[in-house]
Amino acid sequence: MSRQPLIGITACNKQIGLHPYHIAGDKYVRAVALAAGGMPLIIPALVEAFDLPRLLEHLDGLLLTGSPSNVDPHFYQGATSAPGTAHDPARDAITLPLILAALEAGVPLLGICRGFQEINVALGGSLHQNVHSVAPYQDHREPKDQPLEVQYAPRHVVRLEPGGVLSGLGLASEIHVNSIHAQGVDRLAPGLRIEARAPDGLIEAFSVEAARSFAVGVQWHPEWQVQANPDSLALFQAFGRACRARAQNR
Ligand SMILES: N[C@@H](CCC(=O)NCCCC(=O)O)C(=O)O
Repeated sequence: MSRQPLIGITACNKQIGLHPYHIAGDKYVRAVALAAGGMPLIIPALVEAFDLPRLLEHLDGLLLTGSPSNVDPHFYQGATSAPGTAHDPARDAITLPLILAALEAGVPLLGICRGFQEINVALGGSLHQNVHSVAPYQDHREPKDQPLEVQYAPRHVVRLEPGGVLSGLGLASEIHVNSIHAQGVDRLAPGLRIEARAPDGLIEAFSVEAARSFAVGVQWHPEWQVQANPDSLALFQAFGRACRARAQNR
């Protein structure tokens, strides 16, 4: 009988009231369990608690979640953030080296939104800190004053690049995606292959060219109501297959 893959999910370090917490959004945990078929394991943003290669020996996959916080621009030699920008130094301290260690160990990887941006930064790329103020890009932010159903409604299409990992999943050449981000890829890191772009040209998905397993990042949120969206489900199922293959081979 095949072993259920153990899939690590990155956490944010967030202050709630007087106390800091390690938290991961419910939609990511559910998507790992229900769409990828994995056993979700939230990884605290506490790098000093882990020997990362040893942690990865126990994992069959790694999901890098989205977050309202931004990667600190000093990791990509960007300008200091505007005052009031949300950062999460504890999360940066674990996710950036964890991505490199996961690729080194051949652990399947799926990065979503902040997680997608983290893969680009970890591999040497840079980010636009406010996509909406950079021509020719549109505003990719969600309408924050609206209910979640409206915030996460499909907002634009992305065009898949032929011959890539995503188009290999049998998706249409254009798919509709939601859009919940202010930042975006500026300089694409070496070794990343563009998988999809928005109509304004912004890079919306990539894969890691030399990866030994599934290693994909998407700027949109396929975890949102994943079971109701065939494209999102196909992406999580492909990630789950790669995680199951690692679980069986270990
Ligand atoms: N802060 C970054 C990344 C945006 C992002 O990941 N949004 C998701 C927020 C909700 C969630 O936790 O899923 C940016 O603005 O580009």
